[in-house]
Amino acid sequence: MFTELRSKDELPKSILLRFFYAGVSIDTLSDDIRRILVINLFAIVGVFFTFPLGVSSLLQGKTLLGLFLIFIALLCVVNYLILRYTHNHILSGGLIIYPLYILMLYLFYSGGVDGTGHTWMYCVPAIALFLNGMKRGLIEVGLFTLALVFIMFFSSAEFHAYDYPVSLKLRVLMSFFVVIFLSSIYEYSMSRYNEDLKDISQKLKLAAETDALTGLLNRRGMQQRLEVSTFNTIHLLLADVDYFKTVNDEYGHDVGDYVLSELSRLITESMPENSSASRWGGEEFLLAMCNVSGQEAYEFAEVLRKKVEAHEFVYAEFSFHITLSFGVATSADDVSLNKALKQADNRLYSAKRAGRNQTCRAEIKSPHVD
Ligand SMILES: Nc1nc2c(ncn2[C@@H]2O[C@H](COP(=O)(O)OP(=O)(O)OP(=O)(O)O)[C@@H](O)[C@H]2O)c(=O)[nH]1
Repeated sequence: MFTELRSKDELPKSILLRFFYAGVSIDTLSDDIRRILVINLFAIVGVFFTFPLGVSSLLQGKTLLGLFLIFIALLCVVNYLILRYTHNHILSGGLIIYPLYILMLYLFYSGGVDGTGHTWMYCVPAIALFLNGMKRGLIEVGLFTLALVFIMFFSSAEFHAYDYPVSLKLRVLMSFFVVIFLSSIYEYSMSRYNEDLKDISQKLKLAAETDALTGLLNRRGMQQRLEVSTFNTIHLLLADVDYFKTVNDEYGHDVGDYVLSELSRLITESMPENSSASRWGGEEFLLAMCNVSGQEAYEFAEVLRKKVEAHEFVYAEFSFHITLSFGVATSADDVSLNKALKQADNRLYSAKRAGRNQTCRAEIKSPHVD
């Protein structure tokens, strides 16, 4: 899912970044990477806070609290290593938040060092909402608050040894609600912002890969699809409208545009599964077919060619027919995509030279048609 930082980035700044981002490449920042950074920073801060506090608690004779804090410090270190080697921020988030709930409740219950335990719990809402999202985060923080209310008003916890007045307990609770509220607003706006960002980036990606006139993949979209294809054998059918210039010249550019859109519709409705169609250039279409034999790909080109030949194009007062020429080639283990594209182009040229409105699938030196 993520790529490691490259070795040429081994400068002091990059080493620091590698440390903070747990080794994840930050060439493109995503929500996952943001989470890794925050969890990692939390783990680092966690070690620096909980370890000294743990030692101090042990020295003050608060053995259970001290051991617990040191355990949390160790957990933060382990968490960093897990994040560093697996980049699994969901697991790491769980390792942070659940021990944190327990630690905070224990600090509250026991009063912590000199009754200061409750001062630490304000970090809980922000972390819970960040790690678990609004819905689950609010449910967990709600349960956490209920536990606080129970400890404060309905238990005989050590907390009561410090004799806090009811007004203080109520203010602790109210200020905790304020932190929950502010954290919720922040988390809500951040997640909305991230959703909008994802949405925009998907739309941009789609626009970058789609031809605006026909709605088919454009050249770049088709190239990307071909590059990531898992099929070993891909048949390439390169089609070009015959004498398209005369359509523009005789009927106008708008009619030319209509022909390209109508052609795309005819192509799209004919395409079988595991195939893609694209507008490769002006009046050129590249179709890619997988999971079929070379003969079947050739026959498909012929069916489509005859379908277009028989189709009546009607626009305003104009009514006319057009034809397509095809060059067909196959990319396989021993023929690269580029080579197959070149062959398809040469064969299309052969089909044109041989008189147009035909499909050429053989490498020829002199005009030859199937
Ligand atoms: N209307 C319209 N015309 C386009 C578009 N893209 C390219 N063309 C036109 O397509 C025509 C292609 O002409 P040529 O390359 O001479 O090819 P042709 O007339 O089809 O002739 P052959 O391919 O040799 O059969 C040019 O007139 C371009 O202006 C487009 O998006 N819309």
